[in-house]
Amino acid sequence: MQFTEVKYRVAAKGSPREILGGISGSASPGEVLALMGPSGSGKTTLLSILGGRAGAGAVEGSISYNDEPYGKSLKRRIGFVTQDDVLFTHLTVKETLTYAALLRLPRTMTREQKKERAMDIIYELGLERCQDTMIGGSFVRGVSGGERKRVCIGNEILINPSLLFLDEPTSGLDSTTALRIVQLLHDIAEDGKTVITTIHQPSSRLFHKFDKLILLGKGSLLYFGKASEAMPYFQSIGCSPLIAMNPAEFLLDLANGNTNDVSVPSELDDKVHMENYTLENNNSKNDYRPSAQDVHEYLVDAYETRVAIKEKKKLLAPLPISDDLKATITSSKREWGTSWCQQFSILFCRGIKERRHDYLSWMRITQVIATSIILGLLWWRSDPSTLKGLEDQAGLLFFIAVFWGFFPVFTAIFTFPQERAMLNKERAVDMYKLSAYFLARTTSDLPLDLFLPVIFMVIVYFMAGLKATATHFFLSVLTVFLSIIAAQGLGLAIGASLLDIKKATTLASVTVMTFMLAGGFFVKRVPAFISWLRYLSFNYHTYRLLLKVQYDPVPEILTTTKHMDNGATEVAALVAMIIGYRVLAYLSLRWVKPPSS
Ligand SMILES: Nc1ncnc2c1ncn2[C@@H]1O[C@H](COP(=O)(O)OP(=O)(O)OP(=O)(O)O)[C@@H](O)[C@H]1O
Repeated sequence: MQFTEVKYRVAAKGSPREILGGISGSASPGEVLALMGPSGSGKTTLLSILGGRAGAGAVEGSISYNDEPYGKSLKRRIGFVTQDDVLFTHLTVKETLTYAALLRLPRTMTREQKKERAMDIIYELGLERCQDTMIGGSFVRGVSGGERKRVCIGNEILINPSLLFLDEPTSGLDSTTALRIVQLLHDIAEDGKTVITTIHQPSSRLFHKFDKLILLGKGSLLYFGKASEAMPYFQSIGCSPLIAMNPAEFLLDLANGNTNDVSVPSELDDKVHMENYTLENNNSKNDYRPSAQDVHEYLVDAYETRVAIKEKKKLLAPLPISDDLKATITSSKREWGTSWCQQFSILFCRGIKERRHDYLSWMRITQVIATSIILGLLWWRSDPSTLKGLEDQAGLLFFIAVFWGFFPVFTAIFTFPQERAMLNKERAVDMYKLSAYFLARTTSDLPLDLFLPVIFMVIVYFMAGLKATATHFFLSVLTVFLSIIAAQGLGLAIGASLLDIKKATTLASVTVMTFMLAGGFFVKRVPAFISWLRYLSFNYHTYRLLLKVQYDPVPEILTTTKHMDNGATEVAALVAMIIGYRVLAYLSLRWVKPPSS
């Protein structure tokens, strides 16, 4: 790939700010290109632009991949490992790579071949010992940092990408693990791939593994060329270390404008006046160092005048490319790895595996069992034959309607905000259709969501002495199920439209409280101007259905003045909510842009 004069500007507080000022370079198949520079020099920005993931700023310059511009199908041939790559916490290493293989590898491969490819990657990356360990996260112990990085790389090399981009794959790792990862990148490149990686502070052993190097300083190019020729180049412009130094450390010092233990050229000495020097330690002339800004300007000038023009000429000469490759790269057709149904079933299984730990955690089970036992004891063998007993029992039915209207909203609300990063990442490489993800994600929770209410209902129903026939019990459970699915829809819609957990919980609390108050238990004779509110409340419809199941006809004292027929209106209202909220959630997910984090 080649890129010339890449510039990037963002609007900061109204005025444009230049992040990258004309960067040129290239990397060919078989090469590892390292992007180095101090923190904030623009490495990640450049990598993102080259990987087709530029942010909201304006990009100028030309970027070509084997002489062709970035195209849709190229997206599938690029692997991109970000700095804080997202992985599912509760999946094992093997599950993570297998699901990625099933979703990303082409349709021409069978399911078995895809699974084999995932296993090959596990062995290639030396992950066989931890293949059954959970990935883990902040609250769950899992694989080590180095293993996690290798899983992220594995996720991308699965698809055999022509171009692999990595943002700081070695940060936070010890030098041996870092070397292992860079050696791996080297091996991947030797297979005919182009690898471009940002790197923070490589050891000297690591530095020598790179074929090409781009050194950035404050968004400007200080060096582009072979990594092995970087030191001779800086020597040729009068900058060389005065003591034995790791070349990477020397280059970063220079890019930072720090010239301690570095000889500076006479041009820089002459150019800089005494007032531009910063005083260090004592007053002798030898202890004055050029300012960081002067060093930066000198290095940018030196590169521009001595190397840039020559290099740009080389870059602008097009590389030969076969017609077949050209056709693949320029084709704008989207290619999905699997059919819609397969995407749905893979995502469904992945969803269940990832979430079963949350749903079936002892904390949740204890919470539900404890609540149901307390309710059972409070309403122990309740008797609706007296007016007081009837009102008491209706209170229990209302509590059930509220409890199972409240709980699912607050679990579903986190679904999309939490998975936003993963969804963005996977959708960026066309792993699946949004509709397949949405349907799988919203249905994979159901079996788990409906498991706890059954336990709850069994305990409460029989302890409280509600109508003890199979039909009454099953109709009550069915009503609770409808309420849960409707409430879940509301949670999904709020989460998907706000994509921010704090805002979503605030809105959900207000909505759920309003629905609860409008539920027909506290105020039965609701003023006409506000009575429409209760028709939107799933608590209202659930409560009325539960009353209908227990007492037929429902005594007027328990319900509103509205005549209650066979319950079809309430069922229809709940079904309309189930569908309506989900459609709203889907549309929000499709159209709402995530807030910048
Ligand atoms: N969208 C943006 N809006 C405002 N500033 C931005 C934007 N994107 C990048 N920057 C700024 O551009 C500079 C370069 O950022 P970048 O993340 O590319 O640096 P980096 O070299 O990768 O740093 P590090 O090594 O610390 O990750 C930073 O000062 C950053 O704040």
